[in-house]
Amino acid sequence: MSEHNRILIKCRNLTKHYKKGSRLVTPLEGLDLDVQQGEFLALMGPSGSGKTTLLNLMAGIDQPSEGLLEVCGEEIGKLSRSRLARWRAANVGYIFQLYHLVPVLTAFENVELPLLLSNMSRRERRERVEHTLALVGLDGRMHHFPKELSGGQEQRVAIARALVTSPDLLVADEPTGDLDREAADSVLQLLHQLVTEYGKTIVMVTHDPRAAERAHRLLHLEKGRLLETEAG
Ligand SMILES: Nc1ncnc2c1ncn2[C@@H]1O[C@H](COP(=O)(O)OP(=O)(O)OP(=O)(O)O)[C@@H](O)[C@H]1O
Repeated sequence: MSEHNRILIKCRNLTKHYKKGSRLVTPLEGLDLDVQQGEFLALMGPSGSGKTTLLNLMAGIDQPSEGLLEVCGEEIGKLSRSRLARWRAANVGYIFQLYHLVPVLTAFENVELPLLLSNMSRRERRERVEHTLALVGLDGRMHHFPKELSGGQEQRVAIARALVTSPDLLVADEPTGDLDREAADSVLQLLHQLVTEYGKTIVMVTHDPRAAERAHRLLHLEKGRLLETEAG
């Protein structure tokens, strides 16, 4: 198999249970799925269908109750919490609906944050942050605070923060959910470019059919199960 069609995410019989009082909730049940490296995958489904649960499992934020979950060559379902945290820092960037930027830090400082844990020199960090902010089209806004930026620009800073450690996988939970149409289109175009030009793999949860259209593949979840697959 060539590098081009390497499977980056492999789920087999993936199942997640939570205890809610005396009840057992099962947001994901018996899910089988392969995601190729360089794929842009959209996940849709009604509220409570398990989309965020699946995204969090793929990103190593949560761990499955049953089944196999291999991501970026590692079986992450069985890693200890500390190894999982290290794996996540090296392999995954997370993009949130509401950006989650630190308000008292500039765009530059927000993007630099994930690098502070590495042993990179200050100069290396600066070069990396400047390069990444330029890549998302924000080289002129590096020293602005989040409140001085538009929603679309804030999301670009958040995307730069997710990208700055060079992860193979980006997961995005409703990345355009809080943006107007124009800003949403521009963020989607950027995500598409990250896949086509930089070889990133993106899994995106969305309620927006126009956002889903930009993906290569659309999956529907319903009550924790996969319904159908469509070409994008
Ligand atoms: N940590 C948790 N503890 C208990 N139950 C949980 C937990 N996380 C998720 N659930 C439950 O799992 C189900 C699926 O939740 P999930 O957030 O994955 O759905 P979703 O499809 O992303 O919904 P939405 O579109 O509203 O964000 C819900 O019933 C939720 O209450």
